Amino acid sequence: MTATLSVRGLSAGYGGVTVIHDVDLDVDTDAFVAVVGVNGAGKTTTLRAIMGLADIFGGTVELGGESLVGARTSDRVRAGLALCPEGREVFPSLTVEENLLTGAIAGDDWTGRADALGRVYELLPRLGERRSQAAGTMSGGEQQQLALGRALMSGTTVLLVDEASLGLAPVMVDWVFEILGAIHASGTAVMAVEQNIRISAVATQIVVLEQGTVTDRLEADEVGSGLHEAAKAAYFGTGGT
Ligand SMILES: Nc1ncnc2c1ncn2[C@@H]1O[C@H](COP(=O)(O)OP(=O)(O)OP(=O)(O)O)[C@@H](O)[C@H]1O
Repeated sequence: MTATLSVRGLSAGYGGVTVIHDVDLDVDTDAFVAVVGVNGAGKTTTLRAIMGLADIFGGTVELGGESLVGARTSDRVRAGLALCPEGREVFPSLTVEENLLTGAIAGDDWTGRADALGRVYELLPRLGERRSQAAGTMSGGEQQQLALGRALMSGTTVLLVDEASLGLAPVMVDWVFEILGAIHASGTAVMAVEQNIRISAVATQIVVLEQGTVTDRLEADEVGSGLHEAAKAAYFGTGGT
């Protein structure tokens, strides 16, 4: 299977400080890769580095065989990457539809924007029902769905998701993970960083990140008890005991 997003030897951080070291990651066109790790493992920094939002100290990022080294974040979005950030960052006083439109590519004509809205509403019908509601009046789970929809407005081929489960009640976590599964099933490759092990229900591959380094990888057919060992290791640094 072709790796649509290919990361090799990526080292990145902030200022002069390296946070992630020599990270290799592949996201195939039909993959849902979950990157699991504890607080501070470097999950957010990995996503930010792929988007060109952290300082890059070495390594390469390719999308569809094209190098993104040195590319601006806006060009990475045009190429097909999009980031759904930690904490959702919706605009509370704007409506659902206005929030979604902020995710469209600047300069796209109205037809392009309307098409993108139509695709998002088809995939995430709750957003269509609430299109005129102020985003700040929605539940946390609904706001997470909105943040995901906004990230899909730019013709996204690989969706990067930062801790979609953060701050949600367990029932909402499962709902949001089901939405991620639906996005993946619709043909968008997904790479989601998570602390919540329940992402295993929808992911096809698990990558464990510890102290800025990839320490384990599991394919979907190894998921099950193997996943839980890896997840435990990521949580507790115990090697799965
Ligand atoms: N803007 C920044 N400037 C300096 N250091 C940062 C910055 N953002 C993160 N760091 C540091 O980088 C390290 C990794 O942080 P990162 O947010 O990537 O981890 P994480 O795995 O996403 O953690 P969390 O689950 O808490 O979000 C931490 O030591 C953090 O303090």
